[in-house]
Amino acid sequence: MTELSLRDAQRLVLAHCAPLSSTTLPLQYGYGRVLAASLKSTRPKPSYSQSTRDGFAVPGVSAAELRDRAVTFRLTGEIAAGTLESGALAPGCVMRIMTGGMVPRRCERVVPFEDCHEEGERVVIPASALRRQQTFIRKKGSVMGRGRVLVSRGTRLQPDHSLLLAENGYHEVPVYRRPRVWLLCTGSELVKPGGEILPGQKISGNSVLLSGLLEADGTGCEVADPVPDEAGAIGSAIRGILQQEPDVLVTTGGMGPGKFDLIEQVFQELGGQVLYNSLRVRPGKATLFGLLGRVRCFALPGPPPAVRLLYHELVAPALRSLQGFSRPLPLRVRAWLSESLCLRGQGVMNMKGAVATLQDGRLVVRQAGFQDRVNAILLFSGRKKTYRAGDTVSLHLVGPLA
Ligand SMILES: Nc1nc2c(c(=O)[nH]1)N[C@H]1C(S)=C(S)[C@@H](COP(=O)(O)OP(=O)(O)OC[C@H]3O[C@@H](n4cnc5c(N)ncnc54)[C@H](O)[C@@H]3O)O[C@H]1N2
Ligand code: MOO
Repeated sequence: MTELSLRDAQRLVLAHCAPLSSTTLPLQYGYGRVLAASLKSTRPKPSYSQSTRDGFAVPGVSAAELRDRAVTFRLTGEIAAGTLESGALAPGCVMRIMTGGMVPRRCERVVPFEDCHEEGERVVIPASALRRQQTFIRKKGSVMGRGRVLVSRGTRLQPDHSLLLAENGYHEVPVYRRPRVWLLCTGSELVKPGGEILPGQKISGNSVLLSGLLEADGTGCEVADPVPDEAGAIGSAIRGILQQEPDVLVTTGGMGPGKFDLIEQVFQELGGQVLYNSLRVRPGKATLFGLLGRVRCFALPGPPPAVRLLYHELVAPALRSLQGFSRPLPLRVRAWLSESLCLRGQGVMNMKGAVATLQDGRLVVRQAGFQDRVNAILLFSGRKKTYRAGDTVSLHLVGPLA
């Protein structure tokens, strides 16, 4: 099997991650979920002609009346927001109206309070206010007509979408099912977080790194206990997980060329179909993607830096695609390097965890140190070995800006 480029690996993964089935949720639980059907407007917006100011609803005025400096009207009623029927304006009469109130029939404009002079039942309005272009009326259907797409399929629902949908009478939304993800860390040296470690042992940091990333991405996961580098133990752990009917299985460790690196062997023994088993990227070359029945399996290598990069570049896009996102790959942008850096590998794509920030309105990036929160991945595919502060570079944004 040949080493795939990152791009080809992403294509292959996405080709095997069509959206899962859909379900219906109450609108208030839809936040963050991906819409499984485009939803259309069911009524004009606004649904009635409404006032955009607190003021007076005024009928048409003749050209003769407008020759005077001001026109005097009789106040005949009051329209609050929520008043359902207010009748029509009689000639020479106005009604008090609140912002959002339904304008009465024969109303041609609303004049804001501050422009009018009120004396008991009389309202005096300057002719200049009656000649204004601006009518302070938002006409029925002027924002949007009926039958227009409000939110399209593949959109991740945000509160603004929910507002729009609620205004159109939706109280339920069709959304894609979220994938069920299982995590299995392999390695005889591993101890669960919190456990005591002896020389030669390591805390299984990958489990908390990945479960945290999955939680942040809204998927969550089930974490199996770490298993030693023994084919029997790995096989039975995977069989146990398959009984839980996951959509995705992510393993870490055991992907190298060493004597104790058994994942690919076990995967084959379980009848798995390998789709790639090596990538032209550093770090992260030692990784596998395949299918165990209908379960998509990502076997990531052991070192946490490689795990993090492969998660963002391959696993997270797969999960977004399974949830129906129309654009599952990370956002690619260019930024200024704030510190120089050197690359080692040649002829492969070099990836580096990085921290992107906004400085004076510019996107600036530097390689992450071990204490940093990685929110970007620098991608280098050319021959150049040294990059200096001030060079522009390409990156994937994978988290909120620092
Ligand atoms: N002779 C060669 N040796 C290695 C090669 C090679 O081409 N020739 N490739 C290297 C590359 S690249 C990688 S990546 C690793 C592959 O490693 P494995 O996937 O087999 O992972 P392990 O050997 O089990 O562990 C590597 C490293 O990561 C630590 N680790 C493992 N699991 C966890 C965990 N859950 N949490 C935290 N840390 C973990 C492990 O203790 C090791 O330090 O092989 C290279 N070798
Ligand atoms: O596969 Mo390794 O992760 O290149 O570092």
